[in-house]
Amino acid sequence: MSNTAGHTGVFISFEGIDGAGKSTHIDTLAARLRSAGRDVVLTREPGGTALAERLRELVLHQPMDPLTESLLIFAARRDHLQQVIEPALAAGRVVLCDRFTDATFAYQGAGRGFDTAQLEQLERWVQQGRQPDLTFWFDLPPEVAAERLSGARVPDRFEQQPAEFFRRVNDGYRARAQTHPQRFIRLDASQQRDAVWADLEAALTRRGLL
Ligand SMILES: Nc1ncnc2c1ncn2[C@@H]1O[C@H](COP(=O)(O)OP(=O)(O)O)[C@@H](O)[C@H]1O
Ligand SMILES: Cc1cn([C@H]2C[C@H](O)[C@@H](COP(=O)(O)OP(=O)(O)O)O2)c(=O)[nH]c1=O
Repeated sequence: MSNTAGHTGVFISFEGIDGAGKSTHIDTLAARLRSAGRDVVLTREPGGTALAERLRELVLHQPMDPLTESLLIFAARRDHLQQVIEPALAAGRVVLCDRFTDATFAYQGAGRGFDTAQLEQLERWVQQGRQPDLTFWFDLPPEVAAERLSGARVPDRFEQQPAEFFRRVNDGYRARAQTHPQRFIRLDASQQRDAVWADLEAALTRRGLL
């Protein structure tokens, strides 16, 4: 839907293992889009609403079985979609979301071994066909990410996992990129910041979004 400035809503998600460089580029992109006159909503998952942020705290810090974890993540996602994402898109805004459902397939599916077919059911049920228009996947070897993160912040339940876990997570992202090639853009996140940004910017320019 278009707003009074003639803009159509755009939903962009940012994916990749912890430390891949998502946060670094989301803020830059938000500033860039705003200076181009776009109305930008910055949000994240799990989270993005008061309820979903409470669920995030549980998921990130409380041990639980993979089904409980997946249900809580999708419950948070349902609230986030209803309260924030769908209204913003309907108003013609650009939604920049730090992680979305591809993270569930990568972390709970590939990382924790939860059944992908069940995740697909939850995805259909909760999202009713809604998918990001564009997904930037920051592809980075786990050992480089670990190096970048060392000493940078207190690790949460996922960040404490061994390198092998993040290798599976990254493989999970690769599989998602292969099943959703039309919206996935792989960025070589091992490059210098400026080069990663240049690739991101070029992809958006090609699609007429910058
Ligand atoms: N291209 C890069 N080269 C080197 N360091 C980077 C690069 N991009 C980000 N970093 C640094 O790596 C760390 C993790 O980046 P961050 O954007 O927080 O990752 P994420 O949000 O994906 O977890 C931060 O300290 C950040 O400054
Ligand atoms: C969205 C999502 C995130 N996660 C995990 C990945 C991250 O380790 C964690 C939080 O992500 P993140 O927002 O990257 O946290 P921060 O940058 O503040 O450390 O949640 C899942 O396991 N499943 C999901 O569906």
